[in-house]
Formats: sequence, structure tokens, C-alpha cells
Amino acid sequence: MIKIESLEYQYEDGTEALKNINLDLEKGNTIGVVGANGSGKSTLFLSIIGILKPTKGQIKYKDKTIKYNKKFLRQYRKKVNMVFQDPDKQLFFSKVYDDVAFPLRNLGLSEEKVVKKVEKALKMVNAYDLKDKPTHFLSYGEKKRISIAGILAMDLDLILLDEPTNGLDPYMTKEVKRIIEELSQEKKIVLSSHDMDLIYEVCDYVYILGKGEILGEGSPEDVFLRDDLLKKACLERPWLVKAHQELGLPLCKNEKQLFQWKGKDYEKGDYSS
Ligand SMILES: Nc1ncnc2c1ncn2[C@@H]1O[C@H](COP(=O)(O)OP(=O)(O)OP(=O)(O)O)[C@@H](O)[C@H]1O
Repeated sequence: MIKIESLEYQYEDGTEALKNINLDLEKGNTIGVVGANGSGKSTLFLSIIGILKPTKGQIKYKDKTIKYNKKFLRQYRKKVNMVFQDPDKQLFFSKVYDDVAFPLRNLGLSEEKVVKKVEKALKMVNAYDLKDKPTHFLSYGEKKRISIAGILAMDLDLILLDEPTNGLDPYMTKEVKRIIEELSQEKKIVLSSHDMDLIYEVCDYVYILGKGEILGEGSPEDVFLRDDLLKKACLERPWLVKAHQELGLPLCKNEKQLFQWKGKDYEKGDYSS
């Protein structure tokens, strides 16, 4: 659906944030983009939604090169949009409900449809109770969930999530993981994260960025077994990969699989030895 060809992006001060990026988002349904601080992940996402215009190269959506005029971008962002790393960049209204409803009202949907979509999105992120709360009273984790709900309420083809678990506690991190897994049943998702466990478990294809370049790509099982690649990109191995390499355990996709291999009932919290 989206192809990126020979993309380069240079900031005004001369920083070459992206160099010769080639990416095909048909290669997976939940795609991870990982890289150390400053490797270019946010710049890439901002380029994909057309906020940054490439210095060179192009982005194709459904085989057509995206354009940078207001009319095109307004239509494009109804189908391809992102949840920003910082929720304060996304929440504008004083009340949670109005924030999630805004893009839908903007599309001219009837208030009846708006109510349905907003309620569904808020329930999906377990934030329905917050609907009447002023956004400025929300905790950081709650703001993150509301900004995700705002994107879920829209009928997008592709959702980009920039560091969705950044700054969240372990419980909320699990919640966001659940949301991504649920969402990926219906939508294409691209997410960036410093949490290699999350990327390994939820993604089916991974791009590794380093200093604005793609250093490697492939299935999570392939890329995370490549020590040389991880070292070059300054990335850690997911714990399930470590357990496989260091303890000789089978390479499991998630905790549940590992428990099942051990004959434990994961759902019942069977932690006995
Ligand atoms: N507005 C800007 N002007 C100049 N340089 C910038 C600007 N924004 C980002 N950069 C630079 O571009 C490079 C890529 O930054 P980017 O924010 O895309 O990386 P990132 O992988 O998202 O980092 P992080 O993991 O820390 O969020 C960095 O060297 C950064 O300093």
C-alpha cells in the first residue's frame, strides 16, 4: 500500500536525517521500525504522513506518488495517519470526548455516527470512563491512550505509532500491546519503539535504522538473531531471544508460547516449577 523509494531528508541546519531509504509496507501487517536515539524513526514517520517533504525520493500510496498540496494531504491523512510520541502534540480540546470526536465531526459524519465511533474507540483503549474529563487533568499514560483512541476512531488504512509505550508503566505497556494486537486484526500498523520485547512480539516484519539508513530488515526472528546487526544499530536483544541463545530454550514468539512449551497454564498464572 505504501512504498518508499530512495527517500532522503535533510533538516534546515544540514542534518541528513534519512539517507536512501527504501521501504515496502506490504512486507508485513504489523511492521516495526527500530533504531537508536536519533536514527531517524520520527523523521521517517513524519515523512510518511507528509508533514516533512523529502529532499529526494518519493513516497507512493496505492502506486501513486503522494503530493504535498493541502487538498491531497487532507484526503491522504484520512487514510494514513499517526499517533505522535508526545500526546500533548495531539490533544487540542478541553474535553476527552471532543478530542476524539473532532476528526469525525470534521469529516461531516452525523452526530449519531460520531457517538458510536468515539465510544467504540474509547472502549478499545479502556478509557471510556474518561470521556467527560478535561484533557489537561489526565495523567501521561491516560493522554497516550486518548491520543491512540483519536486515531482508532478514524477509518484509516494505515496507522503509524511513534513510541506508543514510551513513558508508560508495565501495566499500561501491556495494555498498549493488547491494543496493537487487537487492532492488527483489521488494520495495517507501523510502529517505532525502543522496547525490543514489544517489537519482537507484535511485529511480523522489522526494519532496523542506524544514522538515517536501513541497516537490515526481515522477520523479527531473523533480524533479532543477528548479533552483528544489533551491535551496529546499538540495539538490545529481546529477552525471548536471549533465553533462546543463552539458555538453549526454544525460540518462542511470546511468554505464552514459552509457558505452553513448559507445560504450564499461562492463562491461569501457573508459575509453579
Ligand atoms: N527539527 C530538526 N532540525 C534539525 N535536526 C533535527 C530536527 N529534528 C530531528 N533532527 C535530527 O535528525 C536526526 C533524526 O532524528 P529523529 O527524531 O528522527 O530520530 P529518532 O530515531 O526518532 O530518535 P529518538 O529515538 O530519540 O526519538 C537526529 O540527528 C536529530 O538530531
